[in-house]
Amino acid sequence: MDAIIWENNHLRLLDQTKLPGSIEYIDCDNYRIVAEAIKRLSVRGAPAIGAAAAYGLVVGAKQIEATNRKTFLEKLEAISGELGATRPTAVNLRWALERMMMRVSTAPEQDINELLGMMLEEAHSIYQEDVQSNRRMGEYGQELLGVGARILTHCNAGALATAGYGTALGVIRAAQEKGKQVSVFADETRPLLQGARLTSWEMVQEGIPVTLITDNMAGYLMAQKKIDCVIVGADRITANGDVANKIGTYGVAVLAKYHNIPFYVAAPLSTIDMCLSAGEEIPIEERNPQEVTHHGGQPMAPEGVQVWNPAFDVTPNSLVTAIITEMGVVYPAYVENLAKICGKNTK
Ligand SMILES: CSC[C@@H](O)[C@@H](O)C(=O)COP(=O)(O)O
Repeated sequence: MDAIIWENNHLRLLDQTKLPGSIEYIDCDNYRIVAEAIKRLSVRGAPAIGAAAAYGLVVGAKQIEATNRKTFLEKLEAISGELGATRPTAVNLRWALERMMMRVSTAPEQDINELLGMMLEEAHSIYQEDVQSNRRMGEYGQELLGVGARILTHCNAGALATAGYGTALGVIRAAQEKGKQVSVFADETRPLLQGARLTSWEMVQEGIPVTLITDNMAGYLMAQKKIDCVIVGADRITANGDVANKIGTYGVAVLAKYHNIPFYVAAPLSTIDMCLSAGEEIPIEERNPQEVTHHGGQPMAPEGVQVWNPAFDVTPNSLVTAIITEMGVVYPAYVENLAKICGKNTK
């Protein structure tokens, strides 16, 4: 199931808030619809947000009324700013928008139609390269998994969270394609249930054995020796290997360390932010309290209760066994080893 579709010069985004109940696409003929879809998590997952924003910028560019290149670029910069402000933690959003703006602003062409064509080409490249990166991550990552491996994952780092195939779930898919007969435990991932709604849905579709658990069951599951490794995705990885990912990931990493279970992070280079040296510098998105107090429109907590709802947490590098990228598997020491694969000035 494609989360992002560009066809007939038109952008459609799968509304992931409706899954698994129904499959509905959002028609995006205005960049503000794309911005809203990112904000409300209709499209979500770091690489998918990046690719959707790249196409969103193309949609916005088509809306611009400008007769010269200078005005066009000024208006485009403002649209990029709006799209970029939708979610603060996943660095792929900024990465994709900066790449799009760089391509168009450094091109010598004066004709706006030519610039539009160039932008669409770049958005397609971002999309296609992400699928290829996920495939390569899958190849490298599956080597870490033995036959019959039982894998715990958190949130959704699958095809839905990317341009296709997935990061953490891509590794699992690749192992399955090699005939390794792996199985998955999916944390439900409160409050928005990406694990229950999306990961278990993707695995069921794929025919990969999956068992859904609530988040508070992971420790007992590990104590029962039913998990061989943990694999999660990432929203941003800093130069020292600290990992921001869906809230609850840090707790899973601590549990894995205690139980001597490898904790792997699968993420493309577009998720690695070499501008930040450590996890405490990552902006962590705080979301609407209603996501915690309500479910399916029904209250689950007393009215007026105080709520804290950070969407992500940071797992320190000391808990990360390895980071699986499209360039290979990176082990500690992360400062040196990430710099080697990213170069100092990736972003
Ligand atoms: C390949 S996606 C990795 C992460 O982006 C994923 O686990 C996650 O945290 C997504 O959060 P979300 O808030 O659903 O966008």
